[in-house]
Formats: sequence, structure tokens, C-alpha cells
Amino acid sequence: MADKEHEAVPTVEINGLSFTYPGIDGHPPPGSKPLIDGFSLTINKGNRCLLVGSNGAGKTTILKILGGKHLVEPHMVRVLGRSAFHDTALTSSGDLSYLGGEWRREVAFAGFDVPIQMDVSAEKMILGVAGIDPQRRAELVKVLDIDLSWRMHRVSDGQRRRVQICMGLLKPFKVLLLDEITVDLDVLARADLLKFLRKECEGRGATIIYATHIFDGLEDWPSHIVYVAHGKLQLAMPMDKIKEMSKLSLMRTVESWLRKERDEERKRRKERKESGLPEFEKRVEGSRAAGDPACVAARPLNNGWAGGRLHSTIAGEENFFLSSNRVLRQ
Ligand SMILES: Nc1ncnc2c1ncn2[C@@H]1O[C@H](COP(=O)(O)OP(=O)(O)OP(=O)(O)O)[C@@H](O)[C@H]1O
Repeated sequence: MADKEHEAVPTVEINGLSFTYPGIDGHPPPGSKPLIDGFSLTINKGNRCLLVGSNGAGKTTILKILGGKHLVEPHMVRVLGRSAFHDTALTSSGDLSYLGGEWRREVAFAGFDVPIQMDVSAEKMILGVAGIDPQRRAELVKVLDIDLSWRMHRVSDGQRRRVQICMGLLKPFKVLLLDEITVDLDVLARADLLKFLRKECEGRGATIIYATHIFDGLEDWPSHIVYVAHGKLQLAMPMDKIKEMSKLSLMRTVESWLRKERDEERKRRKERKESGLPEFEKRVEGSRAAGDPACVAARPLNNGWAGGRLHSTIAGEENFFLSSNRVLRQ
């Protein structure tokens, strides 16, 4: 995805990515379909890429894989030409920064997780990070309107979030992965942060991938839109092409995609129900064929399949012993 101001220098390369969450035994459940499947995408230096999709589409999973938090084959994902999972220097150097939703109590900084609700001041946290350009630090404190005297255990969610975001942006990242981090921010803080992030891309060619459901103030922010459904890439396009294609606002455009996706899914489910042999029975057969004779039942769970011993039948609903997204062995 080339940007006007920058040469098309790929910073994020995803090549035929396939991924399944492991079960309790550390292996993908037998017969399970990959959650992310045949996913290929190239994002270039300077791109501000908005990652959209319905709940459960796979956005967080993709960002975590890019951030090196899940193991995939090294050739499938390259960030700045390196594998984030195998090359931990990518994150520890700050070149790759991941700011995700797991930050309720911790802040990930330079590859380390630091507790954020202890009795410590914002100043101590922010100034405690060594090797940071003081000008950049001051700018971030101003952009995020942080009061350095805040005590981290006595601030609001939004104030804590500002300190967390500041920590995550202190090092001048080359690639930034944002997973719905602006939920707690007020309108002003969010607008100022988006402006700062845009400047980082336009000024020094940083690449940002931002997954969100909140489209307020985003109309003119992204340079590209990537739409994911059921772990598959549906569309990756420059924002100006999207605007040519759809006369609707960005939010209404995405809404129309998700509505279409939901309607198709409902239709598929209805057809499956009417087709006589329910999908889960096919999965049971598949699991047995794959060498799991103990599997007596299976049903969809979290985009995968769970199976186990039939426990009881309650109000006509089959009730299984299910503990995880895997086929149980007994
Ligand atoms: N640790 C896990 N083990 C098994 N399945 C998981 C795990 N984490 C997520 N999933 C499943 O993977 C699918 C994709 O989840 P993911 O969190 O990537 O979606 P998302 O697009 O970020 O959704 P949302 O918009 O709701 O945040 C979901 O069906 C989810 O249930």
C-alpha cells in the first residue's frame, strides 16, 4: 500500500498467514479450521492503517501476531524485515510498539510488563524510562495532558490510560500497533492523540495499524483501510479509493460491510440448519477419523470447535462437558 509522500517501503509484510489458537495441550485441536487463514497484506512506511471488522473477526489476533506475542512461521510475518516473535530486539529497541487492550493493570514498555496501579507518580513512571529524548517526552505529556503529580492508584481509568499511552509512545517507534486503546479517552485527548500519531507518520514515516470500533474523529485520519472478516482479508484499500467507492461516511461504510457480513452469516447458519447433517456432526466424524475415538460430540466455540462427552439434555439442548476450544480426550 503506497503512500503519496513516501516511497513504497514495506514495513509490515504478511504472507499467507495461517494461525490457530492452541488448546490446553499446546496443539491446535484436531480437525480445527485455522482462525486466521491465507492472510496476506503489505503495509508501507508512512501508512496509517485502520483495521476494521466485527467482534471476533481476528483483529486482536493479527495485531498480537504482528507484535510477536504468538508464534507463527517466521516467513509468514515480517515486521521491518524481521520476525517479531523470534527477534525480541524489535520490541525491546522500541522500533515495534504494541499497545493493546490487556493494559488494564499493566503497561507494556520495551518488552516488559510494569504494574501500573501501585502507589507511584506519573512523573516517576514517565521520567523513569531511560534514554528518552526529553523533547519528545515533554511533547507527549502535553499532548496527553498528563499531570505528572498524578498517583497511579488514585487516577481515573482515562487518566491511567493516558499515562500508559505516553509510556508506549516514548520511544520513536517505526511500527506501532494499536488495539482499541482510546476507549477511555475523552474527546479532546483522543483528537490530540490522533493528531500526534498522524504527525509521526507524515513527519518521520512511522507505520501505524490501528484496530478500533470507534470512528469518531477518524474520517480523515487513516491513509488505508483494512477490513477483516472470519480471519480472512476482505479488503485493503487507500482511504481515497474508499471515498470514491462509497459516498457514505467512513462509519456508515464500515457499518454497511458488517451488516452485509452478518446477513450472509445468518443465511449460512440457516442453510446449515436445514441441510440435515449439522456441521458439528461432520466435525465429530472428522475428529474420530483423525484418531480421537473418545470424541462423541462437538460444537462451535470461539470460531473453533469444542467437543466432549454428552453430559445431559436440558430442555432439548445438548449439554456437553466443554472446557476449552479443543476436542477433549477421555
Ligand atoms: N486465547 C484464545 N484461545 C482461543 N480462541 C481465542 C483466543 N483469543 C481469541 N480467540 C478467538 O479468536 C477469534 C478472534 O478473536 P479476536 O480477539 O482476534 O477478534 P477481534 O476481531 O479482535 O474481536 P473484537 O472486535 O471483539 O475485539 C474469536 O472468535 C475468539 O473467540
